Amino acid sequence: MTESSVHPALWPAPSATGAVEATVTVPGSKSVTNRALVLAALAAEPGWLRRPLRSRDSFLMAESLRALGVGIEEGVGPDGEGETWRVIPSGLHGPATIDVGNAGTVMRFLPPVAALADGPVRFDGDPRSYERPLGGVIDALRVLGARIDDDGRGSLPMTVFGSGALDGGPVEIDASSSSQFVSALLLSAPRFNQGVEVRHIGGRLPSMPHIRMTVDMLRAVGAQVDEPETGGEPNVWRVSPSALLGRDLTVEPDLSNAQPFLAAALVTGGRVTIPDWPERTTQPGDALRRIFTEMGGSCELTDGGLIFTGSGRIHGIDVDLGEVGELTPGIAAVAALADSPSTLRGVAHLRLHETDRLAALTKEINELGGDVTETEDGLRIRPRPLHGGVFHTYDDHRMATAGAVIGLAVDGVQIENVATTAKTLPDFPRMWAGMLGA
Ligand SMILES: O=C(O)C1=C[C@@H](OP(=O)(O)O)[C@@H](O)[C@H](O)C1
Ligand SMILES: C=C(OP(=O)(O)O)C(=O)O
Repeated sequence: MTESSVHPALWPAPSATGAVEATVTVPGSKSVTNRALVLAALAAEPGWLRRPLRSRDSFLMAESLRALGVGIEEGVGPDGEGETWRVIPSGLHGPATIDVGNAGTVMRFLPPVAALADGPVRFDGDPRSYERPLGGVIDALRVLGARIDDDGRGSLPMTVFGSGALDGGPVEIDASSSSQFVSALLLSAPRFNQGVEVRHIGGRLPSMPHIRMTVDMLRAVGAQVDEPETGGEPNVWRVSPSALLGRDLTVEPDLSNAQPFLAAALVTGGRVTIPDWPERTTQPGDALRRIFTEMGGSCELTDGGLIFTGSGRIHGIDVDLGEVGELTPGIAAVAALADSPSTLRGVAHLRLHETDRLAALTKEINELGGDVTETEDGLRIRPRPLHGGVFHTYDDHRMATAGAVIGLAVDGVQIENVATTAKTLPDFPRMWAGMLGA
């Protein structure tokens, strides 16, 4: 019996037969789409989202907002071009039930929205969502005036008893386990009676570009935000109460989901073009231009997009990924194929992502013959010749795409549950085959 007949959910990761040459159009950013949905739902007038990400995480966000009474209509844009969502804000109503799946953005960004609804809102999700940190958001909302029943767990499942309004005001929060705590409070704050002043008081705050994205997107819909990077106090963000504008926003491609395709150019010594790569962006995936260049590639930002070219050599890297943690699985995959060791640092909080990513990467790469060790805050990767085998994904989209990158260079890698890429990139297997010219 072959392995794949024992495990019907195994996807044979295609190996590359030569240098990849492809143009890959990447769907919209998860982080931008889900912020835009929340802001549009809280606005004083309807808005449009063009080229939104259509994936499990964004559908969960849209369904949750619909459950609260927000209108979200799928269709073509005002000029008849492309996929567009029209968001029609309304009063936010409970009782409602919200399924967060395993979406950090849904489980963190929506409790403050639910506190503004006029009835109870029950939050539940995948088993893993019970383990992901949420206590900071729950405690902060209580300080700001919300009533929440979490049975003392500090995590899901829970019920937010919305009373139609929230006082807001100053609050201290330890967001060292997830930047999404800060983003969550800021996104809804224009609708709090007193706005909010969020003061981060814990250890290092991860994923700063994602907080910048929150601030930029709030400002783009008319909110007034004071923050550390434009002269404010360190670790303090203030949002004033105000009405939000409905906007016509085109969502940028998801640069973190561009990662496996760029990695393919690096691993095969090929060339991949990603159209519509933004010239300026808050997405952490933009750091790939620097990181993958240091690992052996070169890139050029042109009118046609980002052209990334591999040299045929892959170098190890010593890098702090605290700002761009979601890039870690893809970087680890490339590092396992490099010509020298790598140290990935600053990402202890990845133990609380979709899965414990440090443990998962260590185990799966080592089971293919690799030599990865976990450190206190990251991974040490010593490249070794790898062999085929099953690469488990632990319901983590980025584990699946990381395994596919290794599979390009190693025969016989089989990805268990590649369908988990549906969290942010449902079409991944077809896009991967298309890139390889299959
Ligand atoms: O706000 C966001 O859109 C995100 C913030 C980051 O979360 P953490 O700060 O929890 O790592 C990132 O890893 C996640 O993929 C998306
Ligand atoms: C950490 C991630 O997702 P989430 O939004 O669920 O936190 C991720 O996409 O890498």
